[in-house]
Amino acid sequence: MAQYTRVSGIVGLITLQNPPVNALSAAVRQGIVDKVETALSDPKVKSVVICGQNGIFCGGADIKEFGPKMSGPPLIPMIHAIEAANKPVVAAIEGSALGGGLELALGCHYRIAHSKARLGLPEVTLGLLPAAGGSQRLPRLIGVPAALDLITTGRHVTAAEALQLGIVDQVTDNNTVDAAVKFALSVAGQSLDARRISTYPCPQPSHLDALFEEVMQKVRQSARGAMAPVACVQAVRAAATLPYTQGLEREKELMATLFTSGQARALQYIFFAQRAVGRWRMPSGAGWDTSKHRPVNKAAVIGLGTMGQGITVALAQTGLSVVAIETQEKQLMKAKQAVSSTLERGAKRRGVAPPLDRISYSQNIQAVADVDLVIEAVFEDMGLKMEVFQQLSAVCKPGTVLCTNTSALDMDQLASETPNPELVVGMHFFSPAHVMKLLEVVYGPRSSPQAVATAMQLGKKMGKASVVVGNCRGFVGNRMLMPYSEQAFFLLEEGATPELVDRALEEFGFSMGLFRMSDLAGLDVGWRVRKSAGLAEPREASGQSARIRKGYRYSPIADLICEQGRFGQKTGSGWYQYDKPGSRVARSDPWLHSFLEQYRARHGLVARSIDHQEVLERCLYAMINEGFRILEDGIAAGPEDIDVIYVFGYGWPRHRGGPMFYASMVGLAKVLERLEHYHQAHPDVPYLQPCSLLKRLVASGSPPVHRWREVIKKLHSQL
Ligand SMILES: CCCCCCC/C=C/C(=O)SCCNC(=O)CCNC(=O)[C@H](O)C(C)(C)COP(=O)(O)OP(=O)(O)OC[C@H]1O[C@@H](n2cnc3c(N)ncnc32)[C@H](O)[C@@H]1OP(=O)(O)O
Repeated sequence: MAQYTRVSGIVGLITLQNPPVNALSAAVRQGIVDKVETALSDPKVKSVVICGQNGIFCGGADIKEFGPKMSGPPLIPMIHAIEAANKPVVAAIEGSALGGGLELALGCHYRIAHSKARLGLPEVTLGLLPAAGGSQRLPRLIGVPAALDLITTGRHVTAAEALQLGIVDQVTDNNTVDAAVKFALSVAGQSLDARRISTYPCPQPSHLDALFEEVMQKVRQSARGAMAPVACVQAVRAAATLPYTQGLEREKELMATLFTSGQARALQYIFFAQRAVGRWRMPSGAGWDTSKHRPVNKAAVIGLGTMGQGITVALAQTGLSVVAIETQEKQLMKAKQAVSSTLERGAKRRGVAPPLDRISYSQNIQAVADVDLVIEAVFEDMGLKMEVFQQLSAVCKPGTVLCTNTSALDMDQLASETPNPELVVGMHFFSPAHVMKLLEVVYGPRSSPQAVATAMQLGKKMGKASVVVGNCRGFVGNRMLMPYSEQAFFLLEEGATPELVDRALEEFGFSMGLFRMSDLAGLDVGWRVRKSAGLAEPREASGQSARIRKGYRYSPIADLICEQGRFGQKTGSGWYQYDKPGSRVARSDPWLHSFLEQYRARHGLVARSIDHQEVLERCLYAMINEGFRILEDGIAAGPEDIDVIYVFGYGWPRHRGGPMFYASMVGLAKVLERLEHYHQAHPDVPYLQPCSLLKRLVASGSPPVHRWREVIKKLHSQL
């Protein structure tokens, strides 16, 4: 909807009204069309201002209304009518002007922004392009290179940058609508010939072809199979090479392909999934709407290894006071230096002062006495962690939330050793903790909703995609990694190479294949976990028995690689070889290939040819199957939680929407059929045995992903 009033006698003020972000729903578009007509036909009105209610101009087209049948007036003619108006139209931009919202503003003759406003064309992040004329108007207004940057990345710019780029005409610190009305009064009656952006010639950069070639190459490389960034470049190229109306036709064609693509659906699903996981709920029924968080102004980090350092940086960058504890003096000094230089580099990039004085370092755990929350990040050893938690319980003020960053240990066992288990939760960060967006907030049976709410609120403040999960081995992310990597090891036994597996996964869109990722993370991490689970014990190196553990098929390949001291990048070799320890360029390793041949010969295995499809089906479907088990067990509340975890923490290609969404796109019946097929071929691999939730979903007609929760709820109520 849109409201219309007349202000200062001669200015028609149109206010978009669609909380919370004034998205351009059918009703809002109809409102704009009607009110613009009212303003233009009123002889008393000499100029018009368009603004949004509640401090936000417009969050763009209403994504919830996207679908095959869309009603209401279309955006393009609506914006053209505004641009063609014979009275000046001024956009008063507060809060955000994004996507269709900015495109609407670009159709206005002038744009006034509040200094805190953010502007952008983020359609690419939703698998689309600015198809309400934005891809044609923006390059005409600010030039091709700047428009390419904004449109292909979808990044939001501040009002100051928008002014510098020429997107807005004025920035104000005061009331934006008042400033826009004043401006509208000052331009009433003036010629608008030079204010209609669609009539501008597109500035022609030198070496146009070379520029587009270079940008296209860069975009294709980073898009990892995503279509929208490529279409965005093509649309801007149309703006640079075709008259406006033809460019608009091209924009429409490109949009038509994107709009109905599975990629756009996946990206829009992830947009809403990211918001849905914030509405967390525990099995008790307590959740985001019933649990009040405790304020956290001062936090402590215990243990300053790589994780502890990253967490310290992330907390300080969020504006908290941090007490950083490390008992080893040498490590403390090393960590202090590393944290300071990371903070300095980050501050330099953002043009602000490094928040070094927010951190106090100590070797003494007594220094945490007055903090509101502690994050323990010591070595993964249950005895050591229990000792730390006991000390914390004695030192901390009452009510301090105690978090563990463990990735592999049972946080409930840890909680049971503290006098106040309700204050204990897991905060599972991903390395490097100041960079990675994912945070798993882990609750145990005794964690209080308030402790969970506090960790979630802190995660939000830190800008993390925070997901509440139950306690089990590996939580959600690492638990699903087990079948994924197990299948990859089996594929090596059967004839694949790390290069083949990685190529299949990278072509699928993963930022890194499993083996390259494992070299980066360090092979010793998984080795330690397998050893503690009693799997990676030294065995007779040949014969069937070496490949069976606890009665099931097991591949000791990764353990044998570790026994050679090959821990990945840090040691200069792992699944690949590197020029030197710490080097990042993975090269194919003849040693590894001959090791695999000898291994197969020793175990009587005959290598066969394996194609990309088998790699994807076995690795991904085994992982998805485990995802269904996680839902069945109630460890994750819904498929959205799993998908957010995989997109933000494990390099899953965003344009494929996460593993559970991907399964729904492939078709649950097909996933089930392929799992049954592989399980028949490998009956000694439990991860390939289709789980009952998957079977149940298929039996109930494979409902769309947003309806799985109903089936899960029914399943839980029957248990
Ligand atoms: C062929 C016909 C189509 C032609 C299309 C022409 C081309 C135009 C395309 C577009 O405009 S696509 C949309 C582009 N806009 C965006 O990508 C912006 C998305 N929104 C945001 O980035 C943020 O929401 C915000 C505006 C910066 C506000 O952030 P904040 O943190 O304050 O709130 P959120 O929690 O993110 O959102 C609150 C609430 O609003 C819902 N929402 C936000 N934007 C939209 C939208 N564009 N459409 C529908 N709903 C939107 C969001 O989902 C939240 O609701 P819940 O999910 O929590 O219920």
